[in-house]
Amino acid sequence: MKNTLIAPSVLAADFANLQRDIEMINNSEADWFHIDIMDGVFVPNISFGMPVLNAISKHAKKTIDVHLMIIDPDRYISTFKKLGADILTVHYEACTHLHRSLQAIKAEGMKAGVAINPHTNISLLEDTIKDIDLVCIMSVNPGFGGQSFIENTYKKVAQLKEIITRNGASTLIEIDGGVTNKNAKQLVDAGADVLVAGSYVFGAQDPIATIADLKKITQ
Ligand SMILES: O=C(CO)[C@@H](O)[C@H](O)COP(=O)(O)O
Ligand SMILES: [Co+2]
Repeated sequence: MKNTLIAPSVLAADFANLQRDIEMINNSEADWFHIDIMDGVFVPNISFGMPVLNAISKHAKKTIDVHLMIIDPDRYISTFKKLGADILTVHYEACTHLHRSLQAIKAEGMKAGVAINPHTNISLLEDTIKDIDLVCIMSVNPGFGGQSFIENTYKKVAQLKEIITRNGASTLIEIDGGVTNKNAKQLVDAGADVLVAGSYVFGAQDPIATIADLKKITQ
């Protein structure tokens, strides 16, 4: 049986009731907190920054998975460690020296992730795959929650799985954007290990039951 990890995206939480929504994730079958940091430059939106992550970290009792949608992320690697990040993911498209960025993240004692945009060919990760703990395949264009899932993602997951296996790497495959009960099983069958879900979880009548259902259908 596969233990697919579920990572609710806090971007879709009610920020006026953030502590309540964090406790909901703590009390659910979710495995990770997914935290989207946007700078208004790499993506056309600004989410939240350091003070909010600091507040989340004080209450979160599970792995904190930080997805940086910012240019020049090397500037903030040690800051995100101090703010409680366990996994720090940078965008392939935002890193001039990706290998150096990965080394810097690991030197801080965090797991190193690379997110990849829908238009970027997955084969570009071939030369760094053994240094990457997690690849976050964007199944929407980054910047906003609540977008529709891009169907080409299934093919990308299978291609990445093949690259990981051929290189003897232990990289996890995470899918981010438009994940629901309609595509979760097919994504896991293609090779996904972690599913991020924002609006599907927080927009549900019963988020705890929705997380449990995602967990159940992906085992
Ligand atoms: O990184 C991002 C968006 O840029 C995601 O993590 C979203 O927050 C996922 O939200 P849904 O598509 O599940 O609503
Ligand atoms: Co994200």
